[in-house]
Amino acid sequence: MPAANAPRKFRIRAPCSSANIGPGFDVLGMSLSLYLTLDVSVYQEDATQAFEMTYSGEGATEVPLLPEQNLITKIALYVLSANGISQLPQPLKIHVHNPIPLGRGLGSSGAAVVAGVLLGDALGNLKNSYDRLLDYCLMIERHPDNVAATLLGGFVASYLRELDPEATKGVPESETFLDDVVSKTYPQPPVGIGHYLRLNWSKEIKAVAIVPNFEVATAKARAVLPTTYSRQDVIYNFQRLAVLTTALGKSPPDADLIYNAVQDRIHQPYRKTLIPGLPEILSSITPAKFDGLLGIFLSGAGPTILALATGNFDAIAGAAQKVFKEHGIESWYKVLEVTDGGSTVEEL
Ligand SMILES: Nc1ncnc2c1ncn2[C@@H]1O[C@H](COP(=O)(O)OP(=O)(O)O)[C@@H](O)[C@H]1O
Ligand SMILES: N[C@@H](CCOP(=O)(O)O)C(=O)O
Repeated sequence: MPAANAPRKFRIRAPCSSANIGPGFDVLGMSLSLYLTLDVSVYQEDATQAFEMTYSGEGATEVPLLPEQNLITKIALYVLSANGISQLPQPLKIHVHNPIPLGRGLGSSGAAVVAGVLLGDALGNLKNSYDRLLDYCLMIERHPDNVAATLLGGFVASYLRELDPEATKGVPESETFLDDVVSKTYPQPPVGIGHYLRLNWSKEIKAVAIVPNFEVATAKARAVLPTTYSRQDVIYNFQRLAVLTTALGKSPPDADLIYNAVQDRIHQPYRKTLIPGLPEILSSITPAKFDGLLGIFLSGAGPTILALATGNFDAIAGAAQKVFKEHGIESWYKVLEVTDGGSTVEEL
């Protein structure tokens, strides 16, 4: 039994994600086995500092650690404010460990958003359902693919409900939503914004993430996309997307079906301007040349490349790294699993 004055301690884990999976722009996402972790201690009394945040891993030199500046605590403050609580409980200590590289297309911001929403929920003892937590996440990151996969876990398809303009009156744009969070009072988010379905994932399929040493901010990679598309291109993606949602759950996986189903005309062709080597990587690494390869595409908004494969991981990753190197870009790679579960809060 913990002593009467023992701090409440809990741990939040949020997996990274890869969104789009080829043709599923803003629709598909999967959670991958690299976890943002928050170790949280809420003290009853006698802590030397009212608030202390420490941070290790990716972003350690750049991420701000003040509660009104840090993305995770800003989001927790938003969730608390929407529930009538104006500040973080004090004294409070948070250690963040982040192995997810920032701005690389592996959903570091989605993981931070989910972790922040779970932090606010846990600190306020709000006990929201996961469906309701998703509503909070979607007020901040308004494409559902990353946050749905990170929160719920697995291979997830999602869409946003068209919102009644009345229900969103006075709700700021996502970019400005968290500005001045400490001095604002937020309304509760509309109920049921995000809708999702967890799809089957064939366990023998692994995800090889090849991560180049440069960042592409998601906002910048969205800004290069056109505002309208031809009927031909939309149909091209719909056809592949429909097949892909089931093809990735079939065992044994059909390489020819999957390779063709991950082709895309909605986002990758436009993002090649931001990612040197992308066209060569996508066209030269094929199942005909690499046994075990099922599909290869941009992870999220890039610049990470994701290869789905049942084996031959080092050779596949090496071929992509070689192309990056020819463009003067160093890279690293990691073989990841699609996780069964999503984000968790564990009382310690
Ligand atoms: N653990 C974190 N703590 C604080 N901020 C974070 C964290 N992870 C990501 N971010 C913020 O999100 C930005 C990256 O988001 P984004 O451009 O969407 O790329 P990604 O593909 O990694 O999600 C970072 O530059 C940083 O501002
Ligand atoms: N559908 C979004 C996904 C962005 O993912 P991220 O991991 O790059 O933040 C997009 O393609 O813009």
